[in-house]
Amino acid sequence: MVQNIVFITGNENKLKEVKMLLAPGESEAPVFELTNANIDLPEMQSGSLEEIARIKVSEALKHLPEGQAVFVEDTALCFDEYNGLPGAYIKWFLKSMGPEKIVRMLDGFENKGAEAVTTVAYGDSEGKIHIFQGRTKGKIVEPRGPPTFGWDCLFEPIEGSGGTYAEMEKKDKNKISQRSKAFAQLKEYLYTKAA
Ligand SMILES: O=c1nc[nH]c2c1ncn2[C@H]1C[C@H](O)[C@@H](COP(=O)(O)OP(=O)(O)OP(=O)(O)O)O1
Ligand SMILES: [Mg+2]
Repeated sequence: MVQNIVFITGNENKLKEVKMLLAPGESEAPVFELTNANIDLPEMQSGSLEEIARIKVSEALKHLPEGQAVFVEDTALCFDEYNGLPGAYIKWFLKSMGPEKIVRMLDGFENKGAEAVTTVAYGDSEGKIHIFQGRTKGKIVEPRGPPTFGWDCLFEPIEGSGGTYAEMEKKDKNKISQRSKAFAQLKEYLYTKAA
């Protein structure tokens, strides 16, 4: 039976990537179908990325009929020099300062190292919560590439071929991104659970 799972997000770019990442492989029979709901969930802030995701999905479960499987994700951008900040607060930094000024935060520091982290919280049909996390290391650079998606233009992953996320094709970002690593785990979980 194909299970319906709702992804709650208001972010179109995330949705696009996640749809690609969770698509069944050529030889895989689909075990779930994905739908999207854009519910503006309160996002508790915390130093713990797991806790943020866990509370975000608990809020989501309150809006849904019992037995409905759901997931959310929260994505953080952590500067080495700032011991992990802005982290989950990156959303609010982007909103008020824009990407240019975020780069300026590291002026005067040699260490431009950063880590992108996506934390997925999946609430299963019994209301149990499962957490998956993916991390990709890189550095903060002067914005390059189209400013289409959040901080993509200022993050240059180490594993890539030297471009920022914004300069990469979606399929190439999806090979190395923190989101792809987190969702590979969710996908694996959903497929093995169904087996
Ligand atoms: O791969 C990414 N590349 C660049 N920027 C990104 C990425 N992924 C999230 N972002 C941005 C969106 C938001 O400014 C912040 C995360 O905040 P976050 O709460 O997870 O996203 P959101 O509020 O836009 O969507 P949601 O409705 O799923 O909570 O970083
Ligand atoms: Mg959000």
